[in-house]
Amino acid sequence: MPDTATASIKALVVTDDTGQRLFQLGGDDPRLKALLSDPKWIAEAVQRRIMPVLLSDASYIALATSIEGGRLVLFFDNVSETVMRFFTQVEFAFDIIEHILSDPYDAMAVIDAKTQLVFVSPIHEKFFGLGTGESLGRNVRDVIQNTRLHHVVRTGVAEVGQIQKMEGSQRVVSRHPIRKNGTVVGAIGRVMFKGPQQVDALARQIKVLEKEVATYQTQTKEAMRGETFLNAIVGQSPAIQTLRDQIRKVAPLDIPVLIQGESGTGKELVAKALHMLSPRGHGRLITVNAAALPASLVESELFGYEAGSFTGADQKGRPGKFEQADKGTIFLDEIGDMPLEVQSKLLRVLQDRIVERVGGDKPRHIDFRLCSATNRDLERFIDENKFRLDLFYRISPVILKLPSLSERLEDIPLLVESFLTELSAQYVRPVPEVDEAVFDFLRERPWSGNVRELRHVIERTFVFLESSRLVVSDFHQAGEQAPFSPTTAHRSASPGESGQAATLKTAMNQLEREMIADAMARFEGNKKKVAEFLGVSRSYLYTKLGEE
Ligand SMILES: Nc1ncnc2c1ncn2[C@@H]1O[C@H](COP(=O)(O)OP(=O)(O)OP(=O)(O)O)[C@@H](O)[C@H]1O
Repeated sequence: MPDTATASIKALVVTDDTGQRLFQLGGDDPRLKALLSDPKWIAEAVQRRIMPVLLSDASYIALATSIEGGRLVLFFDNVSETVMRFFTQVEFAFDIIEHILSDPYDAMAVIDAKTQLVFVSPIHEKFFGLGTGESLGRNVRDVIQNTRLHHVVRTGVAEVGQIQKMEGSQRVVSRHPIRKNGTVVGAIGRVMFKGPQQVDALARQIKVLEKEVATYQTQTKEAMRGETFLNAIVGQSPAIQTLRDQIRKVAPLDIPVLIQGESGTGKELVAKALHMLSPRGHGRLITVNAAALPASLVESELFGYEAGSFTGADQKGRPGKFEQADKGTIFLDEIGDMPLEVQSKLLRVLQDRIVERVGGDKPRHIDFRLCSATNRDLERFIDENKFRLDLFYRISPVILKLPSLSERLEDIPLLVESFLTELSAQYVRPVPEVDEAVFDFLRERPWSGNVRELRHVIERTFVFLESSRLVVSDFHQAGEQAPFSPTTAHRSASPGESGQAATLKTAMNQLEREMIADAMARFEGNKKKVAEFLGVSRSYLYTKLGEE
């Protein structure tokens, strides 16, 4: 028999106290008639209250009760197999039902499809200050605080083991829709009343655990975010692995870090990773190109200014770089190239952590982490009085030294693959295969511009690549020369030295073109930054770029 069957009354019989039939409706089956004329069976049915009746071709449940002067028996058919099994196998089935309905520790509320209460355990009604049966017929929302039973009737989706606040206490509840022939006809809610203190303690424990889970989730997310920035530093050479370990260790400490390395070795990538792996990762990372800071503007740039403090100043005033880096990290790039005068001003802020806007009189305390970078030999600069020793001490409690590309040639294949993947995505083209000989070719070249130059060479070659396989000749076609050719060496030699006859004008034009090309590569084509960096107007830069 299917579990979704609808039970219906099949027969009704009234007997006197001796079991003699007084009245009967339905139940013409002779086998039922035989049962109903058996006083012993009726006595047992009344005592058990619920009796299964199993016939060869049908099964029924009989509900039996004493009434004044006699007994009443109702026969239900279409009872589901589970219910039938329960009543057949459990002699005290009725007592279980009674226990479930009146359990003082595990209360129940039943609503119909119209969300009206049709049954509520006595303990539950008492809890809400109602007498037995007083809640019946009322809308569940008017009786049970924070209930969601009406919601379960609507959605047909069970909600198990949830916390519900009632009269200031938290209870564990489960809500289930009840279906008949596939249609939701009502819902039943169970509330654990046993040991409210235990439930409260459980709820408190759940809260603590929820908090812990949230903390772990955030930590994992942050660790993953941090790892993304660490992995952006491509390479598996011992030097790069050590560098990544050092970053992991140093990032969480709130101490200044000086990143030293030749141009193009990835100092900015390291600064980003340090910031993102630090507890300040949610704050801002503010980069200041210390070399490009003119002494006349340094104060307004770094410390900001108040409205109307000087001609040309912004109407509303502006926060400086330090203010912007509050709760975050300030990255002073090219710090070795900072003019001495500017160094003294910087030193004061690093000592006091207080800035005052130009034209203002309100000192502001700034909470920042300092990270600096340089490709200069600061020790030599100190000897030559180009860099202040006291500033050096302030910026360098931790020094991270980045290897040049020539010190980690084994990373070239990984770097090439990473750049090709990036470029393919950028130009929406398939990632080309790389001939092994390409790596040898690239390993034999000098890399004065380090990873930046490698990226540049790969990009130039990729742009002209026509096949799906990158081979050495593609580099020649894209203008790259064999190792140690005059063109690769020309950066370090003057035009005269390179053996070309040149006038001063052509040499200067050549130098200008190279500087622009380098800056374009360095700032990845961002013309605003390039113009700023080279100290020329954007229109001048556009003219020069147009000439090429
Ligand atoms: N280890 C590396 N993995 C992947 N890309 C790198 C790596 N090192 C450098 N790069 C890339 O090289 C270029 C230059 O890197 P970055 O600007 O960080 O160098 P830098 O040392 O700060 O140079 P500079 O001293 O000239 O400012 C960027 O495109 C950067 O993504």
